[in-house]
Amino acid sequence: MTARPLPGAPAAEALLAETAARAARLPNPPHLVMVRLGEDPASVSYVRGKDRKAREVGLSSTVHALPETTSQAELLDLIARLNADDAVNGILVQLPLPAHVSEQAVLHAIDPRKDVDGFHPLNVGELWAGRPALRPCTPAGILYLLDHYGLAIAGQRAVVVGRSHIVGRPLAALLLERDATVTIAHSRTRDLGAVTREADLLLVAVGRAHLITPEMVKPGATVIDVGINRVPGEGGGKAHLTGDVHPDVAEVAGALTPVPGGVGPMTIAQLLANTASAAEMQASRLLSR
Ligand SMILES: Nc1nc(=O)c2c([nH]1)NC[C@@H]1CN(c3ccc(C(=O)N[C@@H](CCC(=O)O)C(=O)O)cc3)C=[N+]21
Repeated sequence: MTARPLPGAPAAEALLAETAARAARLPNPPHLVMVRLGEDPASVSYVRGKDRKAREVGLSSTVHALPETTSQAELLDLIARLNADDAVNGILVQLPLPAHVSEQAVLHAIDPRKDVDGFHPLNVGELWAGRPALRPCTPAGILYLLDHYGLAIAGQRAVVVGRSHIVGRPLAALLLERDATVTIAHSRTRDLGAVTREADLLLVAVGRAHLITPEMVKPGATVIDVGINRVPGEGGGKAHLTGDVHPDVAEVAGALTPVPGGVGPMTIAQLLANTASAAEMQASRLLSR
């Protein structure tokens, strides 16, 4: 048996097309502003990818590429100006930040209505309360992908491996909202394999290459691999990306997302969908004030 592949591109294209249609209905194109500090190659490449896709779907996009040495006060000052600017609908500060800047201070400073990452504590609280709010991009993109491929969520036993604030925890909240029976496993879980083998829907966001091996997976399960691990090329060869799920899991799983080309494209598409949502909410608020 070999698992049904779940490529991100077709699902991302569908979400991008919906987003383009929503953007075209607004009086102005939704405007996303991204801020990054320093020149970490992965951050440079992710922000460039998001900027390019934003333009493709008819959004406006502005990138502030600031020096690594930018102080926290300067960054907070920029955020305050973006918060106050009605021509800015969405704000994303690329993570990770340099050690001299508090992630927490930055995430608290972003206007929750412009928080297209869904990382502000107000949006985190609304998510866990089951109320509408801007939702974190990777988790929301994963739910879109599952729906796109007609995979059931309600009533399923879902096991999320990983408890990060950007993926594991919000993913568990979204699955719960969709009536899955949710378990969160993590580095301290005893007999991880026994827990993951219970899953109809196994979602792995740990950041350890090939952590999940075939004997840890229930035959026929749907497996979502959120890992993006850079593996150095052998003998100085080219580095490549690999997931948290061992490739042999394809022999056991019913369906499996590839890495790259699985969850990554969904994250970007959902970011742009969130920017459209933020712009829609702000447009209706401006009308009523
Ligand atoms: N404020 C903030 N928001 C984020 O959403 C955020 C962030 N900071 N910091 C870093 C992580 C990571 N992230 C990815 C987005 C797309 C791909 C993606 O498109 N990946 C491609 C491959 C990309 C490659 O070749 O490196 C794929 O999986 O097919 C990956 C990772 C967003 N993040």
